Amino acid sequence: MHVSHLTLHDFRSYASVDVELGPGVTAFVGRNGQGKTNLVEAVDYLSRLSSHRVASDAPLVRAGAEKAVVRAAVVRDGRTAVLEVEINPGRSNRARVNRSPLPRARELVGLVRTVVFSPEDLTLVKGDPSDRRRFLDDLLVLRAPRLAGVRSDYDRVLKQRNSLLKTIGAARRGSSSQEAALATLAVWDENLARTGAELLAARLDLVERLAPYVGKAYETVARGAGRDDARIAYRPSFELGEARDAAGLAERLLAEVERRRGDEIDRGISLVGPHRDDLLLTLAHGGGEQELPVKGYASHGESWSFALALRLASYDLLRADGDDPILVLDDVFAELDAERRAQLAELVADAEQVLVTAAVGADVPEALAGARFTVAGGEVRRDG
Ligand SMILES: Nc1ncnc2c1ncn2[C@@H]1O[C@H](COP(=O)(O)OP(=O)(O)OP(=O)(O)O)[C@@H](O)[C@H]1O
Repeated sequence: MHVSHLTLHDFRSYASVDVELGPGVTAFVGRNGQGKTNLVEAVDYLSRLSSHRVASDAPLVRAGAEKAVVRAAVVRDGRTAVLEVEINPGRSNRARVNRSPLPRARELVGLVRTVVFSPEDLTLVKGDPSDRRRFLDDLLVLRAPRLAGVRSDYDRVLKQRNSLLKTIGAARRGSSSQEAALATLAVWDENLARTGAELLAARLDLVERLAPYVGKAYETVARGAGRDDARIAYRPSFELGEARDAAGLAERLLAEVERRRGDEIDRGISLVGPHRDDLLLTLAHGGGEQELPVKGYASHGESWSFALALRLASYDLLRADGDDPILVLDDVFAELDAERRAQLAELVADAEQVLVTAAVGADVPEALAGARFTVAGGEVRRDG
């Protein structure tokens, strides 16, 4: 798939901008702070309804404006659809496809798929477990958009359950209000187990599918590495036993929640479930004899290679699903040495569409020659 036309209104620094795009490589080049990333961030937002740079929508709307609009014509298998999202911070976003409103903006997710490489990717390796959970869940939802509903149901259940746990902890022991809250808690335990198990089953399946691609991608980007050196493993917050399907996992999760009830009430938070899990990243050394976690042990270069490998693996997996996602390389070349630059360029050069941003045109490897735009002073002009 590729975006053939992008229009922004009051998105980030742009009051209004229109850009014609084609398949192949397009590079946006310009000095720092001119709005290059804002353009590719808009395409990524359409894909996931969230940004790779900020957690909330407010910064996406131009300062002083009330709402932002991102519209893109997306060509897939020769057919064009016009996707549009109106970003209304603090209120519901609205989405349209070919001018027809969707019942919920969420239904837009997955209609355009992006894989973004950016300097922020280092947080996948060095950041908190929440960064890695977000990585998994974003990929899950791109592959199976219905899981966006499961993900938001789980977040809602978790919030309600945590507030109930706090109420129970604050109530007088044995009081009628505490008894009533405990009875309600049983309902939220079931909800947590049901939605949590569905999310967990999907993550376990994803990690199993992604793992071979991570090994292969790491071998390609890291000098001298072997195919099995980079490994990923899902680390759940409780003992799964033999369970792998949603029903079996729900049973296990419910049993664990009941076992930890006292702790949860004391601390006023839910202590087990997919919100406490992590994706463990390890590197094998010395021909596989020693395996060390990447976080806290790997060098800066190894960490970068692992982050790149996670993104490349996502790209390969989405491609194996039969759909060529749009690749976004946001400011990554300045971070990489010449050899890694060339390797990355070679790996992505045959993607249907690659959008690149760079402050210095010379940083874009020759293998990625294509259309070039200069971004300056709020304008996006095609060179040549
Ligand atoms: N909501 C907003 N309203 C107005 N301006 C904004 C908003 N959000 C960001 N900007 C401006 O957009 C500019 C940053 O744009 P962008 O991140 O696209 O830069 P860039 O060209 O990619 O730069 P670099 O090469 O440094 O990464 C900054 O000047 C910032 O102040």
